[in-house]
Amino acid sequence: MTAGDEQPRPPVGRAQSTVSFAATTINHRGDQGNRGNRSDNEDDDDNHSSTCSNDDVLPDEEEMPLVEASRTRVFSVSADRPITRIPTRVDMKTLTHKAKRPAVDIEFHDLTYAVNTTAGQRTILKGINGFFRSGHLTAIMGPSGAGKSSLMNILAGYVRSDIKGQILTNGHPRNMQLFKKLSSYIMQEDLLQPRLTVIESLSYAARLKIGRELSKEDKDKAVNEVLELLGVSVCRNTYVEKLSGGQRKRLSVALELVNNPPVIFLDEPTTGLDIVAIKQCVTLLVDLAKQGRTVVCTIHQPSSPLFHMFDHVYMLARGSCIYNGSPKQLVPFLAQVGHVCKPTHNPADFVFEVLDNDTIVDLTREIQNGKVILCDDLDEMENGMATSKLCRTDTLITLPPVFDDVPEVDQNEAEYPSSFGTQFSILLARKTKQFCRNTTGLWISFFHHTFSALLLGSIYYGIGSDGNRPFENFKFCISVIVFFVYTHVMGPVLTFPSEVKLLRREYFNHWYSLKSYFFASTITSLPSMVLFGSLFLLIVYFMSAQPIEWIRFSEFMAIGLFTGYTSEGLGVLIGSSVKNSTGAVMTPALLAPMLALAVYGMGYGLAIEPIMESLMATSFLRYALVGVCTSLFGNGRADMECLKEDLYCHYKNPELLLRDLGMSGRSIVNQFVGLALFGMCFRLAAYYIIKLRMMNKPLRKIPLYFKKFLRG
Ligand SMILES: Nc1ncnc2c1ncn2[C@@H]1O[C@H](COP(=O)(O)OP(=O)(O)OP(=O)(O)O)[C@@H](O)[C@H]1O
Repeated sequence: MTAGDEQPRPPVGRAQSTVSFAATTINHRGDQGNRGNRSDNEDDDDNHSSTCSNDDVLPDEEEMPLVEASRTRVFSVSADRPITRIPTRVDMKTLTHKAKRPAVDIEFHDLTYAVNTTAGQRTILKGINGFFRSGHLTAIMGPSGAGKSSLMNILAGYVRSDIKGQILTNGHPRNMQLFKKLSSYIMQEDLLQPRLTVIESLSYAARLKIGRELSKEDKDKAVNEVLELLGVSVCRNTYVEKLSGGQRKRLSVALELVNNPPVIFLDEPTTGLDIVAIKQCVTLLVDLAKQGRTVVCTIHQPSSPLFHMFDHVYMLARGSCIYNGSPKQLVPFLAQVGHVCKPTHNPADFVFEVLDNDTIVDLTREIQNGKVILCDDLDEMENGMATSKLCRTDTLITLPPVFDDVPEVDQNEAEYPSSFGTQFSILLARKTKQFCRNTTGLWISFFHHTFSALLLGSIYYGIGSDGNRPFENFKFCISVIVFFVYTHVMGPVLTFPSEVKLLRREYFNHWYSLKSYFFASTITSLPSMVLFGSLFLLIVYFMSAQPIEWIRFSEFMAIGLFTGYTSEGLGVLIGSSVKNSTGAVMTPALLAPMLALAVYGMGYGLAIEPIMESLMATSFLRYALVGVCTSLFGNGRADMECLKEDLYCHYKNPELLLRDLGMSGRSIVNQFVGLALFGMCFRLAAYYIIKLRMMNKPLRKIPLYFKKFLRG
């Protein structure tokens, strides 16, 4: 059975639930109480959220009952009443203008993840169990290679194949489509739009992620609240590329927080941050969890004070669970299996120091591979003596399904928060703004086109009407094509791989559809391509003294621009498939044979073999070259001038030149159609490759997917 076809757990007996749950309720309150006290005492001045008094932001009237509800209902035995939104604590700055979301508990049973490697099958997670509760900050810890990221990826839905076991949300089998709407995954790398300011980034995120659920005014208010909550309002007008590491991390969290997700996953959020920024980051996560969210992060060996900030610690070693419970219970638990941690020692370090094969087996057995949760006992804690208390996950309360309170909606409508048209227009505006702000890139493009045009114009100056120089004319046509191909293919090859990473974060977090992204990205580059491309073509056309005929000039321009568009499609295809270092090598290697095929038959056009004709048709450069040559020499062009009268002027008749190039009688419309088809195919292929990558499907299996597609 895979995680996709998870079966509901057998119903838990109510009497059993009630008895065991009483302990959990007390414990939960104890946790909250402790955390509340700790925040009050420990938080720094720069801790923007926890230090705020009750008066800072009060929840709106409508929310007051829910605040109460959070104290009594999150773990109440009454599973009948649905939790309709994330409960809000009143002792911290909070979100008042937010989308309504339910609280979500996540549990997993006998979770196994095995992958095929060259050395055979490898089991990365070995039948682990766990329960990550709303209102708690959970840290997944473990030595390198223990399986932390794998577990996080599986729980977030990023990895969905090769999994066995059950993943439940609020006690019910996880519905992936709905879960994606309720969860956000903040990846280790802060992938942000560099040329937007902080406020712009958040506004675009709010418009994409909230949709029509809130009015524009409420979205603006929500954005401002998130800015305040995360302490990034001081840099609201700073460009993202200028932010510090800590600010970037907070912005990454802020972007995912605008639509108030009840579940937040963070992969190593403290990596690369200094000690102050780490403290701020974890404090922020504590605060987010306090508001009722389920916050799960992976972390590498935190300091002792930091370790104790977590509500729940889940430790892995070699794919098995070795600890599952509160930080305070770790030391007594280790002592129970014969490892006594001195009071001066950081328990988070100690546990990994004592890990050997036998210890891993002992700890896994004691914690029953995660079936047991060690909680702090409130009464004992109040006397200053923590003792371990075993709470089994199979006795925990089953909360209502997460979507009980959501009205039935059309599945297509429900797919994304905003419609295709809205997504497209927002993405187009966002891309265009960033594109226009890249002034260095625009100037470079302007100089590149102008300088290349002047150079080409000088080399082929005045050759356009000279019948004595047919091969110069042909070389001119090749130069124009080569210019357009390399100019437009290399940009996406080098930039698209990093764009795909960024897209992965936003697409996975359900901001928009791939289609709207693709349309917007295709259209954004068009204006500059047309503007600079036309400038280039205008200069070379007149400097090389091509015929002053409006139709020829238009066809020449159009073929040049179409070549640019198709080449860009090829660049996008390569950029979406491989890394930019691979693309930089692969692109010229691909273009060289295409160019060879495009010019094949030069001088013996009438004798081109049929097999070669077919091969030449597979090179889009052939269509481009035939198009340019036909626009300049075809369509009944009059005889050219023969300036050197002493030479035999064989190619005075342009039709003869076309004949010897193998291009006689070609329709220019066909060349446009050929180029357009190649352009579309490149882009479609790029779209499907990106889609496979977004779904984490390996590209090496493309032939298999293709076979499946053909079989229908
Ligand atoms: N798709 C895969 N194919 C093969 N091996 C994999 C795959 N995914 C993960 N692994 C292996 O599984 C082990 C656990 O990986 P994972 O990234 O989950 O560990 P981790 O605890 O997050 O490590 P780190 O702290 O170093 O990031 C590693 O040895 C990794 O090489």
